[in-house]
Amino acid sequence: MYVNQNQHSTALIMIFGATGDLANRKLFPSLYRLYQKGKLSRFAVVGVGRRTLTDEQFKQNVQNSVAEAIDGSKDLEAFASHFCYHSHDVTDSSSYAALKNIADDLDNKYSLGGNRVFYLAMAPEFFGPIAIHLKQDGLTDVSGFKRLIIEKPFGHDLESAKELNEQIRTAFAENEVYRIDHYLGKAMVQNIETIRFSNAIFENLWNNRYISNIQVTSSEVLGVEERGRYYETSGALRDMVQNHILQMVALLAMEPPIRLTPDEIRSEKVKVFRAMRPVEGEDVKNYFVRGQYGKGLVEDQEVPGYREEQMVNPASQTETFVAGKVMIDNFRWAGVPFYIRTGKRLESKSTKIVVQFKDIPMNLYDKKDQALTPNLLVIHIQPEEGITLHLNAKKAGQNMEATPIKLSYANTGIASINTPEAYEKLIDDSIHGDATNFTHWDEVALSWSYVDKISQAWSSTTAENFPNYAAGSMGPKESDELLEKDGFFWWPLSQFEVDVC
Ligand SMILES: NC(=O)C1=CN([C@@H]2O[C@H](COP(=O)(O)OP(=O)(O)OC[C@H]3O[C@@H](n4cnc5c(N)ncnc54)[C@H](OP(=O)(O)O)[C@@H]3O)[C@@H](O)[C@H]2O)C=CC1
Ligand SMILES: O=C1O[C@H](COP(=O)(O)O)[C@@H](O)[C@H](O)[C@H]1O
Repeated sequence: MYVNQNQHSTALIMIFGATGDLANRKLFPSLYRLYQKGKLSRFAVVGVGRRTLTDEQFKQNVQNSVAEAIDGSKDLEAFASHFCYHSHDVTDSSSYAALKNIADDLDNKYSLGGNRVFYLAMAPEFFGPIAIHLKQDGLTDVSGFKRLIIEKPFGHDLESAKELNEQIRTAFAENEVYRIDHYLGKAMVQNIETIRFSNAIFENLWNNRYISNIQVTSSEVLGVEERGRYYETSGALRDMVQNHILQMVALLAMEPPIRLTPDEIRSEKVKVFRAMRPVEGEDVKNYFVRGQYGKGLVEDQEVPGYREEQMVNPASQTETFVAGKVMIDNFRWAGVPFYIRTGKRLESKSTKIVVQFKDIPMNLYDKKDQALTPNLLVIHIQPEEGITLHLNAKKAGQNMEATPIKLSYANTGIASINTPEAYEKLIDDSIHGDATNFTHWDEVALSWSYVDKISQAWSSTTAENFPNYAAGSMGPKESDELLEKDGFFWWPLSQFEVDVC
C-alpha cells in the first residue's frame, strides 16, 4: 500500500481517557506538533473522561499540557479551539447516544467526511466494551474511514488477548486496528530496517556465519512510580518483553521483505516469532533470569525497594528485571543468541542494541599483551540516537599495532534537531492509514504464546532470592552468568557514546 505522508489529514479524533496521564503528557503535545507542522488540516478532537469539565476547562487543560511539554509553544488557543469534552462513563450504555450526536455535529461543522479515529487511552479492561458500544450505538457507522488506536497492554496473556481481539473485531476489521507499541515509533527503531536493508556491508554479514551474538538492552532509572497497581499484575516480562523488546528482536532478525509495505514487513516479522525456540518448564531457568530491585542509590539518592513502593505487595513476586536468551531456530540465525535485558531502577536510562561480530579466523595483530576487540555495531535507540561501528585500525606511530577505533553517526546531531517523538509519528501514521509501525494480531498472539510459557514457569515457583538486585545496579548477578556460561558478557553500555558533531 502506498501512503502519501504529505497528504493533509481530515478526521474526528475521539480520545477516551482524555483526562488521563497519557493524553496530557503525550497525546495533546503530539497532536499540537502535527498541527504546527500543518499535518492536521481539518480536524476536531472529542475528549472523553469521567470527571465533569466544561469545554472551556478542557481546552485550558489541553493548552497547559502542551505548554508544559513544549517550550515556546504558540497558537495554543487556536489549536485548542478544535477540542471539546464529553463527560461520559464508558460503562454506561445510555450515554453513547449523546457521544454520537456530538461526533455527527462536529463532522458537519468541520466537514470531516465521516473519518473517525477512536483512541483508547484507558485501562485495558474497557477496550472491549468501548469497541462493542461504538458499533452498537452507531458511532462507527460512517461514510469515511474508521480506525481504532489501542494502547497497551493488549491482554495479559494469550487467552485474554484473544478475548479482547474478538471483542474489538466485532466492530473493527484487522486493518482498522492500530495497536500501539510506542517503541515502533522511535526513530532509531525504525532505522533498524534502513541500516540493515540499505547497506551492502551489513546485510551480507547479517547471519550466523559472521555474528556471534546480539544484545538488546532497555534499562530504566525510574522505579514503578505511581503504577504499582498495574505493575503488580504485569511485571517486566509482560510490560516490556512481550511487546517492545520482542518487536526489536523481530526487526533485527527478519528476512528482507519483498516490499516495504505493512503486510510484507509483518509477514517477515511473524516468521521470526514462529522461529523463536519455545522455552518452557524446567528449561526456563537455562534461558531466562528474573529480578526484583531492593533499595539502593540512584543518582546519589536513597530509593526504596520495589516491595516498599505504593500499591505493591510487601512480599511481591513480581519481576522488575528480565534477562533472557532468545534463540531463533532458522537457517540465518541457528546458533546465534539474542540476549535481551530490561529492568527498572537500573544504573542508567538507555536503550541500545549491540551486534557483536565473530572474530576473524586468524588475527595477525592479536598479540598476548594486545587483544583486539571484536567488531561491534551499536544502535543507540535512546536517549542518544545514532550508530557506532567499532573497528580496529593501525595505531599511530611506527609499530604495526592495532587499536580500537569508532565510526560514529548521531541522528540528533546531524539529521535534525526535531526528531519526531514516537507518539507524534504513530498518530500521524494512523491518521494516514499507515499500519507499518503498529503490531498486527498475528505478532501479538505469537509473542504472547512465547512469553506465556515463561510466566507460567515463574508463577509455579517462588523467587526465594527476591529482591536480588540493588536499585542503581545493572540487575542480578544471574544476568551476567547467563552470558558467561556461553563465553560472552554484556557490553557495558556506558562505554558506548555517540559523538555529536
Ligand atoms: N501513561 C503512560 O505513559 C502510558 C500509558 N499507557 C496505557 O494508556 C492507558 C491510559 O493510561 P494513563 O493515561 O496513564 O491512565 P490514567 O489513569 O492517568 O487515566 C485514565 C483515564 O481513563 C478515564 N476513565 C477511567 N474510568 C473511566 C470510565 N469508567 N469511563 C470513562 N473514563 C474513564 C479517566 O477519566 P477520569 O479520571 O476523568 O475518571 C482518565 O481519563 C493505559 O492502558 C496504560 O496502560 C501506555 C503507555 C504509557
Ligand atoms: O511501555 C512502557 O514503556 C516505558 C518505557 O518507555 P520508554 O520510551 O521510556 O523507554 C516503561 O517505563 C513502562 O513501564 C512501559 O509500560
